[in-house]
Amino acid sequence: MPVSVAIAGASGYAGGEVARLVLGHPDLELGALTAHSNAGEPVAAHQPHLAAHPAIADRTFAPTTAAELAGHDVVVLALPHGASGAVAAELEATDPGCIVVDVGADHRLADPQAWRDYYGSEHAGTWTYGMPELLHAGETTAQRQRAELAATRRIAVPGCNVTAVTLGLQPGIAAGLIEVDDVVAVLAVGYSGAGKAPKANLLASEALGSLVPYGVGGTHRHVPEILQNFAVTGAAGARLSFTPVLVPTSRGILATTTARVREGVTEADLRAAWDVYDAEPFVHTLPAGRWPTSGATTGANTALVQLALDARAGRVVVTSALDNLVKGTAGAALQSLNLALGLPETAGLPLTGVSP
Ligand SMILES: NC(=O)C1=CN([C@@H]2O[C@H](COP(=O)(O)OP(=O)(O)OC[C@H]3O[C@@H](n4cnc5c(N)ncnc54)[C@H](OP(=O)(O)O)[C@@H]3O)[C@@H](O)[C@H]2O)C=CC1
Ligand SMILES: CC(=O)N[C@@H](CCC(=O)OP(=O)(O)O)C(=O)O
Repeated sequence: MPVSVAIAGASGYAGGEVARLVLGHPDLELGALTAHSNAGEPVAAHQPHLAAHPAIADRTFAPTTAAELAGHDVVVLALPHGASGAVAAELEATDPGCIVVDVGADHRLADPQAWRDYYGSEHAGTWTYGMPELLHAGETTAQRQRAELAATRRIAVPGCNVTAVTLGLQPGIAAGLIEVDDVVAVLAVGYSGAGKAPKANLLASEALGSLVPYGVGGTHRHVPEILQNFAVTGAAGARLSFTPVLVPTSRGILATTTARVREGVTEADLRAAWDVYDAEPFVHTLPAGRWPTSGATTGANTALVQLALDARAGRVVVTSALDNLVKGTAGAALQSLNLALGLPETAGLPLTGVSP
């Protein structure tokens, strides 16, 4: 029997990408597709890239209510920040047995004060973090997070920028090769990360020819989430300067993260640490001399990583690239869901992308 998956927020970018991956997954089938202002509208009108699929062709969006979402094996919440908590609580009351995967931020942070500081509302709770590759302190391969995901029914999928920076730097933290009191991350990010809803800094006429910084000065809400991940890997009390820059592309993130290396650390030491990803199906440290591009990940559930020792600066420079809607959201959601369902972790997930 296929596993039924309902998607709340299926009219959005993240929900649409979850739907695309569910349609290509051998063990899953699409259940309810819900929306907010577009409830009652044809799915094909809002997700035209899915319209040719027979499971989509004649469907309309249902309203996002617990009654519509209950009765499925899995519910994926792809809602704006702050909207998941109430729906999740209603589901807990009406259908406690289903697996719920939240691709929004509501259940990611463990510290309620950090949530209030950065999101300005009440904390909804903390769920199992949906990053299978997250290294826990003392680990040489990522097993603990996988074990936690295999035992859970509630998954909080990481932020896309968070995934890029965490996967980029964590091998150096795990191996004890870097200082974490001065980590600097600058990210080039595509527009789809901001969702479909219109925003003042996202007017196409102004943005298409321009590079636009935002969330500058330590204000971006991904800062506490990245620091939380660094702490899991063994670096409590890290300091991070984080600056995203919108670039005129639809999908993709290229993060450049640098940190001071400890005295005597060589490039060979660093490369050996980043070989931790040899064991990973979706995260790859590229051969020396080849640098990741966001385009090489488009449509794939991959994250590509490369590093160099800047000996004059005494810093490691790590670049990491991913597709914000795949490894940064929907792919991570299904990878974590595969673990929770006891399916092969890689089932239904694209290893190859599209190019150019
Ligand atoms: N885009 C990305 O790359 C990533 C997104 N995420 C997260 O995924 C979630 C969805 O983002 P994204 O798809 O980009 O956003 P979109 O704006 O594209 O989609 C938002 C979805 O939520 C619905 N919605 C809007 N307002 C409400 C509300 N008040 N109550 C219930 N539903 C509502 C919309 O319905 P309708 O259109 O019918 O109004 C739509 O289906 C967010 O939490 C985002 O942070 C996480 C990682 C990456
Ligand atoms: C371009 C853009 O605005 N990108 C978003 C990334 C969205 C994301 O990762 O999702 P969460 O909001 O669920 O954390 C941002 O930087 O806030």
